[in-house]
Amino acid sequence: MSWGYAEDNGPAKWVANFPIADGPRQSPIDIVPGEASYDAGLKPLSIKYDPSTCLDILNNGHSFQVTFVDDNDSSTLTDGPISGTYRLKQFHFHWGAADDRGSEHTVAGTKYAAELHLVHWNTAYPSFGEAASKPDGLAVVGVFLQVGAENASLQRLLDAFDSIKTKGSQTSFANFDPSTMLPGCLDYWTYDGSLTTPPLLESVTWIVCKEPVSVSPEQMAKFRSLLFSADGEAECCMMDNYRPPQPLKGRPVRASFQ
Ligand SMILES: COc1ccc(/C(C)=C/C(=O)O)cc1
Ligand SMILES: [Zn+2]
Repeated sequence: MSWGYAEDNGPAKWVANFPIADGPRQSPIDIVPGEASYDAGLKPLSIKYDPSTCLDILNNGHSFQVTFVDDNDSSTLTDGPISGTYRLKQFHFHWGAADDRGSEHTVAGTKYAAELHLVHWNTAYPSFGEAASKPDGLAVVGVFLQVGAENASLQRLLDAFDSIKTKGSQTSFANFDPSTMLPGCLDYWTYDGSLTTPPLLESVTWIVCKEPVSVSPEQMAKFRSLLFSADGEAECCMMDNYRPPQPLKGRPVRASFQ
């Protein structure tokens, strides 16, 4: 039985095959703004994406993911809390079965309807796979989605869903600029954490944007029309594919803003 988000293979069960699930720097966390410390030394994020590096969109059975060509520095994240250059590898989302839940990080207990993760890897290492096992190997930018107005930038992703309805389906996806999904203000919280799905590697510098972006209820319904299940299997709607907050274990959370 492989891992998932159901009663019998969900987040509470992952520790059996991935003991790091109980490790010292697990993600996500509940971010408590009043307990975050403003760090004037934190730089603004520098995010430069080249839409021509966009490759394909796929349903991996846990989420849908858009993958990028990462053999050069066309799409990068620099500055912010990190040093060096991190290349965009992929982005994906987590969302709920209803609009009152779905994000992985929470803010003083507040759950958003969904959360976007833009996954980058440190070019100090030869590849994404190598970087994924290093304590400073990955940097993930998290953006909350709050139900409200329709988000035009997301619509192109949603329009591709008919081609990636079932687990393992994939289709080419070109010329998409992920920066169109970022909030206007790039104030952020940052802390040392992990992947939020198995293998739960403790290699992520998390950069969580304070400002959410909007998503309409109809667009959220479209997210939930994807399937966890493969073609020919009993249909299981892809929803509630989020890990709940994990113990902070003494980690500092810094804010780039006052
Ligand atoms: C080395 O295999 C990996 C599998 C998944 C991931 C990610 C990027 C997980 C997540 O988004 O939580 C990384 C590496
Ligand atoms: Zn994620």
